[in-house]
Amino acid sequence: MPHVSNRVTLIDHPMVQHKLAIMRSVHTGTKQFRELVRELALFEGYEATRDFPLEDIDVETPICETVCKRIAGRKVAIIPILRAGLGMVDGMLELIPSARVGHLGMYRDEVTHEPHPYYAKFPADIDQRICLIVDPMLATGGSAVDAIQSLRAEGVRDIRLLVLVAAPEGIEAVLASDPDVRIFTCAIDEGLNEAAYIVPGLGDAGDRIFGTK
Ligand SMILES: O=P(O)(O)OC[C@H]1O[C@H](OP(=O)(O)OP(=O)(O)O)[C@H](O)[C@@H]1O
Ligand SMILES: O=c1cc[nH]c(=O)[nH]1
Ligand SMILES: [Mg+2]
Repeated sequence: MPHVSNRVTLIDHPMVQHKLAIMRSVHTGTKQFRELVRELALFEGYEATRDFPLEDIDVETPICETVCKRIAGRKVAIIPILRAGLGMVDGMLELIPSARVGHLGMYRDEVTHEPHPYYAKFPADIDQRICLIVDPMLATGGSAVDAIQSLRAEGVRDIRLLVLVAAPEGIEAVLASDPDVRIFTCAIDEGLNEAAYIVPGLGDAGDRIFGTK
């Protein structure tokens, strides 16, 4: 798995690239787009949890007693940035069924491209949890930076940002805003257009997931 840097991981598995190509197509409809967001979130979650520590556990198989491994007590919170991040939650919960879910409502001003937070609700013990922020798109980075700052203000130490498509501008902004956050992405695109949409991107992820345009 290519590490673009020690804080940026590009998940370029063939299955991921194949599914992402279908998502990018303007001819892909809402139902299939939503299914692909869920599937890619699961794959991405798999890579973003690769370093979780293990501990020994005794297991009795039908044949004998043996020692196996289990995740060593990591508590996780999945933090979708509304709306589009909601599309990644089910895939993440398939992977980590015991995870808690915190919500961050935010929309981008169409003219200034600044994020406008409108809702936040976190698990009570959020500061004890590894927080996996999920949002399909990292464009200017404004929304992700705001989300990371909200979690730092709650005392969260381990924050990982999981996006499907990232612009180089957004990656730079996130890395510059926080010394520790790690980014996982399935693609690093060329850049942003004048409306701050990712090029080539996949359009407005929220509208495509929920069929609102
Ligand atoms: O990196 P940025 O420049 O901040 O842009 C990315 C943000 O924009 C989109 O949300 P949008 O504002 O369209 O809201 P929505 O999910 O409700 O559609 C996207 O899902 C990210 O949250
Ligand atoms: O390309 C983009 C940029 C921001 N938000 C999206 O949904 N897509
Ligand atoms: Mg949107």
